[in-house]
Amino acid sequence: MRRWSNTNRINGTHHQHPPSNGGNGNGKGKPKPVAGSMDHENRENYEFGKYGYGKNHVKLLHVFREGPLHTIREFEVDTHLKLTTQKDYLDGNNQDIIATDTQKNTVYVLAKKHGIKTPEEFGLLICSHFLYMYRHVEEVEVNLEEYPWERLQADGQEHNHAFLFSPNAIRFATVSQKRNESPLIIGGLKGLRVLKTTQSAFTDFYQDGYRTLPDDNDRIFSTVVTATWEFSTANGVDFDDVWITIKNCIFDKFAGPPDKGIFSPSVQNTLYLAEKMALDKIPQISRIQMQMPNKHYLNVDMSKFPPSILENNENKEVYHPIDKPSGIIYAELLRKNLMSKL
Ligand SMILES: O=c1[nH]c(=O)c2[nH]c(=O)[nH]c2[nH]1
Repeated sequence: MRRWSNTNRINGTHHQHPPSNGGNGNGKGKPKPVAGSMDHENRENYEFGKYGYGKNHVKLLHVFREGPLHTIREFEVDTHLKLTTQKDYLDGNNQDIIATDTQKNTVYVLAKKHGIKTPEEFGLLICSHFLYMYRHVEEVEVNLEEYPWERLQADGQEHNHAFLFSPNAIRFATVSQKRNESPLIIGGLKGLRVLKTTQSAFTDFYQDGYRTLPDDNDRIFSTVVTATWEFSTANGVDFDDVWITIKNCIFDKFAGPPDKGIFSPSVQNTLYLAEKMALDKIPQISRIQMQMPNKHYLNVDMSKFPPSILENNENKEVYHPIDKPSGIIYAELLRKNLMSKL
């Protein structure tokens, strides 16, 4: 998710050449080649589209130690900055560049100084740090992906300092902030793979000469859910609780109660019901988007096997998992601005 799509007029129409020392003002090192005159000709005819730079995949484990009880969070963090000037691109002048190595160091220093409570709050901290420290930073975007560690259970008891990698779903967040604007906070979940063996049908869909798929009143339903949601506020939000609540909304509308389940007439309907439940339950999110690829499991046709091979060739046991193609169903559900209708 990148928001920097607006174009940016190239500053200055004068044909300037970088100083022969390369523009960093220290006069050291070999003289850099002067850009050819063609490099600056006609540059007012062009403007930048999306641009920015940063460090990707800064790996970080944070250990919070309260006596014998330790709590961990492990992340990969991307930091991206957009500067107010473009002289780095245009002129080869590096004076304004906060090196990607410096950005990496910043992630570690902020984690050491302030700790990490949630990915969203750590992202907010990184954004405000860069905007506060450097006047020439126009926009910051931070992507965080969390490693799914869970506290180990030993003899039914939670372990003080041992953890189990449990990749049921991957949590991620994107926090971005433009100078003088409030931050945009997106929470997310991906890789949540689920399957149910009944309580799913797909019938009565559009009939024409191109349709060959028969109605199916009882099929396998499997998907790998991706969800992203936008917060309308950060005030008083328990970001961990929101993530767990949204995961549980997906479980509720996909699986239903353990004994009877919940009927799904289509992936579309299940997806919508999960999104609606999330908006109903969490007032601090303004919109939610989900993707549910339909991971097909096709019934293997056993009808051609003679009774000498198969006494009962009606098959509800053996299915063929199909990797590709897969259906893809997605939708974003937003709160309507009811006030504007009054
Ligand atoms: O739940 C479904 N939605 C569809 O749009 C679709 N299309 C299809 O072939 N199978 C399914 N299943």
